[in-house]
Amino acid sequence: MSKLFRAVIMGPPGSGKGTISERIAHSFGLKHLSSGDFVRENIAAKTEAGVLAKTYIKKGLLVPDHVMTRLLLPRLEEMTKYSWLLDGFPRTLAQAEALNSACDLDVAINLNIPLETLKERLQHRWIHPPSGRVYNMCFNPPHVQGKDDITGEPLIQQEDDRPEALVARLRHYKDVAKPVIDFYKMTEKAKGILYTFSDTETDRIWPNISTLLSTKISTIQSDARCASTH
Ligand SMILES: Nc1ncnc2c1ncn2[C@@H]1O[C@H](COP(=O)(O)OP(=O)(O)OP(=O)(O)O)[C@@H](O)[C@H]1O
Ligand SMILES: Nc1nc2c(ncn2[C@@H]2O[C@H](COP(=O)(O)OP(=O)(O)O)[C@@H](O)[C@H]2O)c(=O)[nH]1
Repeated sequence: MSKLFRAVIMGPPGSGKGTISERIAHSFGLKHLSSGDFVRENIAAKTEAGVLAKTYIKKGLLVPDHVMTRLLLPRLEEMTKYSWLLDGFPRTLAQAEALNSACDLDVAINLNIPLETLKERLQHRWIHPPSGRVYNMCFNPPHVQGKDDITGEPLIQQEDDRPEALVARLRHYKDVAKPVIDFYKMTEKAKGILYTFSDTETDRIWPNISTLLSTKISTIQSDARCASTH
């Protein structure tokens, strides 16, 4: 019998959440749920939450917690049969508390990447907005310069990935993320789930995350087997 596995991945813009989430989803068969993708889908579908979210994103702001939880928690309820990895949520303490009430997490991955590395990476980040696919002109360039690999459509650079916007964005990230990290350290239900990875290269962090998840997933599954035989 296999028990479901639930994880979140946190880190500043450019820390590699999307890149690492793809690797986790591919290696461990978890569903990769991206809060940014949910927001973009809701904007495209013009749902009530999507229309509201758009007004904040346009101003370069985070979507307010009540809109974000209204958009995301029902999607998690549809996922009760699946193991998943949530990327981009929670971003604030209120979101962490809402998620904590809605489900039990097994692991919270926290990426701690130096500021200079983030600046360097985001300067070279290009995205395909309709799909959320992300490229980096040095690390994972597209097959054809400036074009999405799957659709051939043009890639763009986000305004807020530019160096001028970045410092303020990273400062803001630190302010809102600190209480989330503390929450995972202190809250009884979440004790022991937080793992922080610090490095400048995704390829050096990845083996450690992979080992952690292999160990956690096999422990959870053998606990479930023991429980089912007792
Ligand atoms: N958990 C969240 N809380 C509030 N707003 C969110 C959340 N997740 C996404 N958003 C909104 O959607 C936008 C797009 O999110 P997404 O995670 O794709 O990109 P991002 O902010 O550029 O992050 P990153 O650079 O870390 O990948 C965000 O800028 C923010 O306005
Ligand atoms: N040079 C370099 N770029 C990386 C590395 N890991 C990820 N990237 C790129 O850095 C950018 C940010 O990564 P992304 O996964 O989008 O981070 P997120 O904002 O946390 O989701 C993307 O363009 C990635 O392709 C790395 O180890 N080295």
